[in-house]
Amino acid sequence: MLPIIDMSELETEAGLEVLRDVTHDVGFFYLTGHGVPPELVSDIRSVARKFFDLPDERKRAVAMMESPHFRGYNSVGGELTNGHIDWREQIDIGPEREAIAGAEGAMRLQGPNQWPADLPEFKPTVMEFQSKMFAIGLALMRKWALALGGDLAAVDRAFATAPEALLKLIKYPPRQAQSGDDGQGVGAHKDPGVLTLLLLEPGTSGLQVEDLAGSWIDAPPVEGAFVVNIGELLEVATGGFLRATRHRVVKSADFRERLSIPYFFGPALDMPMPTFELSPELAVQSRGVAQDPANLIFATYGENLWKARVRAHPEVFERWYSEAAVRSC
Ligand SMILES: O=C(O)CCC(=O)C(=O)O
Ligand SMILES: [Fe+2]
Repeated sequence: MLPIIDMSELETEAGLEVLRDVTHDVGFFYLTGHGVPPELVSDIRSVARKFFDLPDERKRAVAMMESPHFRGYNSVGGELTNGHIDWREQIDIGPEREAIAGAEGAMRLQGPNQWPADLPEFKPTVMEFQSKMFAIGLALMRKWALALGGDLAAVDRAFATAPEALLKLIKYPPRQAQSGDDGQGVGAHKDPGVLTLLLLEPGTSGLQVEDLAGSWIDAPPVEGAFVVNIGELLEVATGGFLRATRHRVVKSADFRERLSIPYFFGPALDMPMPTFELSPELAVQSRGVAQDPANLIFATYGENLWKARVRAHPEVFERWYSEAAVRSC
């Protein structure tokens, strides 16, 4: 069982030490006492369900393929992890901003969302949820700054201007072996951002987290809690002291439908992550940043996010940014 931390515990030195140790060892925990009203949690689930219940053509009207900013809907088969299909459908929503004319590289991720028509409660509910998630993300970052001797002001500066977080509403349909569903809900991966807040649905299963020994442990939903995990950039920012842990969603043979809502918290796209100067005592416990030639980690949040977006949605990249696409505009 992953540890549970209540936000109120982080008011004390002892609580900060727990946060530090848990995210050094496991990289995952359940957060309670976060202050998100239960009504908002039920509203976001309800708009997600309403969206997924729309007829296919209405969902396809906001397909990610139509967005040069990698925003919008993907039906099952529209996303790859480790080169294999993730058997889930989802809509990706970022901050609502104007696109940057002539943007290069990661700055192309900034732009408007695609909002489903005729679901008037969708946009305001999503935006309210995003702003709550942002506040929790920033509050946690400040707690890590306190727990690790980082610079609070630098953390505040990094997230003050144009932070580019990503919210996903995800539905994992029941497993259907005849359609080729091999049980990969989402393949094993580390999140490319800073930290992730994940809302699971009570009574469902599938999330697994890799422990230090390389075994997969189940992370079932805990009533009223968000799952929190470290992303690659927070591992980099702490010289590997905090751990970006691999995780995956596996559908068992009797898996039933499951809704999940991850929020990937991050700074501005062109912002290098502030680094945390660890005390010598903590620095010796650092494992260094995991090096994987198949998964390079970039210094700015935007570059790292861009890598992950292009890898997960190669057709969107092809359509908007391949040489052929660029030549034709
Ligand atoms: O759906 C889940 O439980 C996890 C999703 C996830 O890890 C991701 O989308 O990065
Ligand atoms: Fe993830």
